[in-house]
Amino acid sequence: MIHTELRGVYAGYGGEDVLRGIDARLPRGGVTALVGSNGAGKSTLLAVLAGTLRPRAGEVSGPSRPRPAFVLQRSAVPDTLPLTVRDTVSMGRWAHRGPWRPLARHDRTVVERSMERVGITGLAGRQLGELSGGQRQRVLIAQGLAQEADLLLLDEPSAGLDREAREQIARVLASLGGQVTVVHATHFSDEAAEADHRLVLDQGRVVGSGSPEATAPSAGGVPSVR
Ligand SMILES: Nc1ncnc2c1ncn2[C@@H]1O[C@H](COP(=O)(O)OP(=O)(O)OP(=O)(O)O)[C@@H](O)[C@H]1O
Repeated sequence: MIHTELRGVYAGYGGEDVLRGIDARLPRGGVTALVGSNGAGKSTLLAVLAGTLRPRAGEVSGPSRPRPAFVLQRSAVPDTLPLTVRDTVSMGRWAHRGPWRPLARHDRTVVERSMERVGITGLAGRQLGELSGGQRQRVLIAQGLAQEADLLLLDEPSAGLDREAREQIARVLASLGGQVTVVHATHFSDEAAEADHRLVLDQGRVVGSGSPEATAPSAGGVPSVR
């Protein structure tokens, strides 16, 4: 089953195309890794999927309801923000409830479930600034899950993390498959290998698509990933 299909998508900034004729299908309930060298267009494609960048041409079919959840990068969240883990995840409910409004019982259940799914329940009362980078990134993934979108988008969630934290993030993403459709941009081949599906971009075009094995660099000429 396909969640979203892109056909002949062109998009960019200030009249310059970055994406140049993207054809792609994202499997529903699967984890898709977007790979490709710097500037290949991964973040731009995520912006198109998020609906924040309108394609100049082409079609994106099957947009999710409610709107997709775009997971923040942990570097976007200042260390000094006086928020607990639970507060941060609760902010994911704002899309439904409005900012700073009291949460209803259902919202609180969703928040607790989202924390459980990424293994941070034990950290719920901790301040965000006290956490390791990997823990903080998992909090932000839980915030995305709390939005209850059926499409979760992540731009390099493991950037700057050590191998162990990266493996943990990869395991969390893999565990979400089946429940939510996940698309994440990554530069790490181990993270991409954990995905169900890989989309390889080069200069705004898809140059490989399929299972991680079929699109691995050794399987035939696609750009290598770090
Ligand atoms: N907001 C913007 N305004 C103008 N140009 C942009 C903007 N965002 C990205 N670009 C340009 O679009 C091209 C593709 O960038 P994009 O960030 O999509 O690539 P990427 O594959 O995510 O790269 P990286 O791996 O370095 O994050 C680059 O040439 C970049 O300079």
